[in-house]
Amino acid sequence: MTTDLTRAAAQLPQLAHPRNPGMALDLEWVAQAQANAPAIARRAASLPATRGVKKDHQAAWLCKAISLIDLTALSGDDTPGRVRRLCAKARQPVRPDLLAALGMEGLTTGAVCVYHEMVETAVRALDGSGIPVAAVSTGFPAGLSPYRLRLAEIGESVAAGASEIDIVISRRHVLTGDWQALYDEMCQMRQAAGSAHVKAILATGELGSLRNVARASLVCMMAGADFIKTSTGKEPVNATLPVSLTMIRAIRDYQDRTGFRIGFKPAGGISKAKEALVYLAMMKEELGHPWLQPDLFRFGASSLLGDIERQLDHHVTGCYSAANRHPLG
Ligand SMILES: O=C[C@H](O)COP(=O)(O)O
Repeated sequence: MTTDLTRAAAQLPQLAHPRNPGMALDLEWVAQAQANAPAIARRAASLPATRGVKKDHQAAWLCKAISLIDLTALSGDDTPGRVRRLCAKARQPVRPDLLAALGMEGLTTGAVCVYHEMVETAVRALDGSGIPVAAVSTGFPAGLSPYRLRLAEIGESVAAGASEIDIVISRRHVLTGDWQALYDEMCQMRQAAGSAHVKAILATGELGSLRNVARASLVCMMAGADFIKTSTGKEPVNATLPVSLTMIRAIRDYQDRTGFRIGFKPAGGISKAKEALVYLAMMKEELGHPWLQPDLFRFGASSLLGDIERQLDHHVTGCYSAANRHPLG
């Protein structure tokens, strides 16, 4: 990557863009959507090998990655205390002396992502920081609770202070090709969220094929999704590069035809700094600079921050610290 890209990486401002209003379901467009799996696999395989950045450039890109993390706690044993510690980490993601050495004081994560029950605790803990709270909703992770309860859950999370709602789609609508049902569900979920932004979790590891991923991505965008997200983190296979390429090419297609920009959130299993760098290079090359800002790109990750902090520690001090010195992220 060039110095020019590294300068872009160090910038933190959010870009404003009009919210996706959605459109009528276009079944012809959905039917045309394909995914050339061998070509996607070749492109995915070429990304890690060719996109290395080193030294200061790498540190700048890693700071950029931190600003794009939805710092996540989604465990059955989450407690208010753990969520408060997570929020403290979101406010101060890296040791102050390291941030000072990097000239990155004030850096925070993109958001904190929790279950509904923890929204109020997170909102209180982040008060004044400007860091949004995202709630996973609609019967996360399977999305199989009664439909009216799933819609009500969105409203409850918004009322509790969540400004972003990560909904799970009904995988069966994709697996049975019932695009109308998926579209209607997504429209109603978007409506239930009101002004809160909606990330549609496709749970791609359960959709059977990349073609289904491409089609489900399009339908969710047509129905007004603000972001499309790969996974809950609970499927057997979560974020992968081929699935991500399929989704971001659907995003490009949607922008070409409608003019609206949709965000992308790979989530689940992204835990290493070097993986984050590959994702950022992919976003830059496939969609361009606007998708390196938190309004259009997030990592859904519970342990990525710890590895990034460790790499930054090494960059500044020359020594690797033990992973257990970077808990909660
Ligand atoms: O949405 C976020 C994911 O659940 C996080 O998954 P992870 O714990 O594998 O990083």
